[in-house]
Amino acid sequence: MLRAHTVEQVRAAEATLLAALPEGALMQRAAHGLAYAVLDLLGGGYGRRVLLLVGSGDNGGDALYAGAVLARRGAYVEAWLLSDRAHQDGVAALREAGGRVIDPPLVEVRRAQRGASKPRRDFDVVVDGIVGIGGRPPLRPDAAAALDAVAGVPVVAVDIPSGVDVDTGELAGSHVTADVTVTFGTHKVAQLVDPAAQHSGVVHLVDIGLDLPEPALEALQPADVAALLPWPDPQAHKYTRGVVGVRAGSATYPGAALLSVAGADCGLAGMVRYVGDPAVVDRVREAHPDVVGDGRVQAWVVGSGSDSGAEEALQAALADEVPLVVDADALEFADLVTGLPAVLTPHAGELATMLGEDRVDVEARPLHHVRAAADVYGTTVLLKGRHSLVAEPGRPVRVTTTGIPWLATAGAGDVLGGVIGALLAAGLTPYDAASVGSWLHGAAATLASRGGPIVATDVARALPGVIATLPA
Ligand SMILES: NC(=O)C1=CN([C@@H]2O[C@H](COP(=O)(O)OP(=O)(O)OC[C@H]3O[C@@H](n4cnc5c(N)ncnc54)[C@H](OP(=O)(O)O)[C@@H]3O)[C@@H](O)[C@H]2O)[C@@H](O)CC1
Ligand SMILES: Nc1ncnc2c1ncn2[C@@H]1O[C@H](COP(=O)(O)OP(=O)(O)O)[C@@H](O)[C@H]1O
Ligand SMILES: [K+]
Repeated sequence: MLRAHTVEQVRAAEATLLAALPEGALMQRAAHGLAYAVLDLLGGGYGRRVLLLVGSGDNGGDALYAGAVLARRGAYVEAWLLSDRAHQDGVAALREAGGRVIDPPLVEVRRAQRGASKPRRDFDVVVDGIVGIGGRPPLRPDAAAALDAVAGVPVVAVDIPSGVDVDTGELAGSHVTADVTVTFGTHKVAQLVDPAAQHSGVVHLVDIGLDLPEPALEALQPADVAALLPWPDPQAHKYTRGVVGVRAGSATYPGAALLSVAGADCGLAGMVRYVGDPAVVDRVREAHPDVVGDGRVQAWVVGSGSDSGAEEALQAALADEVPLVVDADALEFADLVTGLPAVLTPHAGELATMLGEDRVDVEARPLHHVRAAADVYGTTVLLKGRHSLVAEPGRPVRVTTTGIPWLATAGAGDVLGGVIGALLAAGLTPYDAASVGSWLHGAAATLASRGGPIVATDVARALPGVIATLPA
């Protein structure tokens, strides 16, 4: 499991460790991890040109000590101190290793001489040590101006891209966009949650020995998915594996029925039932001969393309008192499932309507809003997007890191609802079904795409292939 903790949790764990270690040991661990990540990116140290942007806190200290390691490896290292209170021992260590602290910074002087809006690539890499977990967004104007001066140079962020809100992933003005983020002890929320996650680049975790509590956020990895997946046991028959029912689609939107069923029929449940408009039933049976009609189920999927029949479909499903996936048109009636075992699957626009918020605000603060929705409805909420979020009261939010932009295609959400329904029917909790389903759905998109475009049916077809690649 990949885990992310809050600043408060990191600070508490750090305090315990600091008390047990010699002074400076923790920063040395961080700085060496950072230096080796930079060496890895640059393919070595000798002859490379490194600019450190150094703020007033320990984040700048990490950058300075890493700069000293790089200077000893033969790199030209220059520090741009953005505060007159930069880490003094770090500055001394950099100087001793042959690094330079220049005021005003050379890069600024050259830029002024050229009068150019496009700075020359004087450096191979910028190390962003402006602020770490002690920063408050947005970046101050002097820090923002320093970033402008080095625009175009690859950036390695120290711990966090400076200027993003560490615990929420929200943006509030000027911030760093990193190519690589080297983080310490644990992941931070902003590295996984959008919009900030889009500015973290590749995230490299350096273990510094922190002992941490239950995280604020977690991301399933292939081994976690494999452990949660309902592998059929040798004595299984179709009913022991669970039956999923789909009440989706309508005469107006028959495709939604086909796609929901395609997701549900990925093989994770023992049987799929479909209930709907008779003309749609015929089309579903033609495409999926294994799908049967109404009867007992262990979970229902309701709402994709249900149109004006959504409330009736939801009421009918509720009568069976089994876990539900509530999607699309049925989300309007989500208050009917308050406190029940269910997965609500809105995208940002649908969640905005449910909460009476603005879509733009939901996109700017997805973590805040998905948590709010889970509290309001007292159940599991999956907010779909680039990095989908699964929230349930009292549990870490799970973030999906599989998937590709090609997955933003009509009907992909219908397939997802079906997959989650199959997992519910197989006995997973709503929380696990939503997060495992979302992970598989993203991975199936990647597998189907091979770099090119896909449509929703491709995602459904690729699901068994993804499952086959999971570690046993
Ligand atoms: N925790 C751990 O386990 C370990 C932590 N380590 C490292 O320590 C880092 C945390 O260091 P930290 O606490 O000194 O805070 P940090 O983020 O460097 O600076 C905060 C200072 O910046 C300023 N400032 C604030 N907002 C600003 C803005 N918008 N724009 C510009 N400046 C702004 C403000 O100071 P001011 O200028 O207002 O006096 C504030 O006090 C952590 O991220 C990691 O890298 C590792 O070494 C070892 C293990
Ligand atoms: N930029 C993106 N990158 C990766 N996945 C995305 C992106 N945008 C949307 N998705 C995924 O695509 C699916 C779209 O679902 P949805 O919005 O319900 O569409 P539809 O209603 O057409 O089925 C969701 O699973 C969502 O997480
Ligand atoms: K930083």
